[in-house]
Amino acid sequence: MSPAAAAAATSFAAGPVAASTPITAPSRVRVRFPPCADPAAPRRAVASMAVSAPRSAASFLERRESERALHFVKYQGLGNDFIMVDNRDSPVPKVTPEEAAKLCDRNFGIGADGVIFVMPGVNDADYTMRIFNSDGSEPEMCGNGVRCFARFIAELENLQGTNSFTIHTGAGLIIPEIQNDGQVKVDMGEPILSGPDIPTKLLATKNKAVVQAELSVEGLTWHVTCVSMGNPHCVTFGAKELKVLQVDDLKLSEIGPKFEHHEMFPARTNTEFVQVLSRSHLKMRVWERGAGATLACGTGACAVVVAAVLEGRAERKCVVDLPGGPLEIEWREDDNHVYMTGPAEAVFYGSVVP
Ligand SMILES: N[C@@H](CCC[C@H](N)C(=O)O)C(=O)O
Repeated sequence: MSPAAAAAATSFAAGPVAASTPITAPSRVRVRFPPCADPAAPRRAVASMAVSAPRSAASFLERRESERALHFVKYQGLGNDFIMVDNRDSPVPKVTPEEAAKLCDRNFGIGADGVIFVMPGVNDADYTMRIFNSDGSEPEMCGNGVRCFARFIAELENLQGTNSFTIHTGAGLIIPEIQNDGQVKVDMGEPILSGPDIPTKLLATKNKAVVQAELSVEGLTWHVTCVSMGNPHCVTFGAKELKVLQVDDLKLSEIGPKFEHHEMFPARTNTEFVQVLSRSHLKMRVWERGAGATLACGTGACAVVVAAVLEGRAERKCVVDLPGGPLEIEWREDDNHVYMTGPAEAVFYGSVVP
């Protein structure tokens, strides 16, 4: 450890994770900095619940002190954060939806937007991804989660450089590719535009798609375009009564649930509120089904670009600014697939008895 890192390393009484009764019963958490080639680069702390910190997340996961302990690695993609579980030895998730909701609690648990399981592949896919939202519900897909999933596999399998995997999800086959710079580019497949398949009860307005349909929420008539990226999204660029939608001014926690539970969305919905900065630059905030306001939503950013193209507001290739940072999204004309590129990284690892 460098002198600067050593000076920055601190020990403090264990926080929320320890409060969830870790089996190794550490009384302290050590915050340490991983080795870094460039000493001038900003350094990110790695908190380990183990008293003597292992050298890597993979070696930590190999330590099976107890049958009951759940070993996890916390990842984030633009601040959309997940508890990643190595579930490669079983097709049954190691925690129940109820346990997942407890683990995701930011005061009484580890704190996360969801729990993601790396499982054995089916239908010739390399792996299967399952995810529980922070309320315990199970969505079909997660864009930021799949980038974290790819980086977690690389860590588990000790892979370096560029790598690509096929991942079976509730939204079909998803193919992430880790690039040389560490970013992950994901083939997110084709958007689904037919109302009943999204699902929404809103009627089609353009061919079979629900584009700029009117939806009444909180006394305003919103114009919404509905897109499924395997999971349902309702995208709005504004309401009839609003001159311009300023996404920073929205009271998301008040209006978000009204969209999520609207009768027009039988499976509930994720909702994206969008401002067009230019034809290739969009800004959005999201209210996620089962997770509330998050700092980023990968499937949401994909849905936003598809909706913007359908509404004639943007080009097929855009940068989408989310509260947690930007994503590059392209809806290709030749194969009709949506491609998403962005970061994902491990932030800390630990163990807990769920
Ligand atoms: N944050 C995710 C989406 C996670 C699932 C979503 N909450 C749902 O229920 O559909 C993403 O990055 O796509």
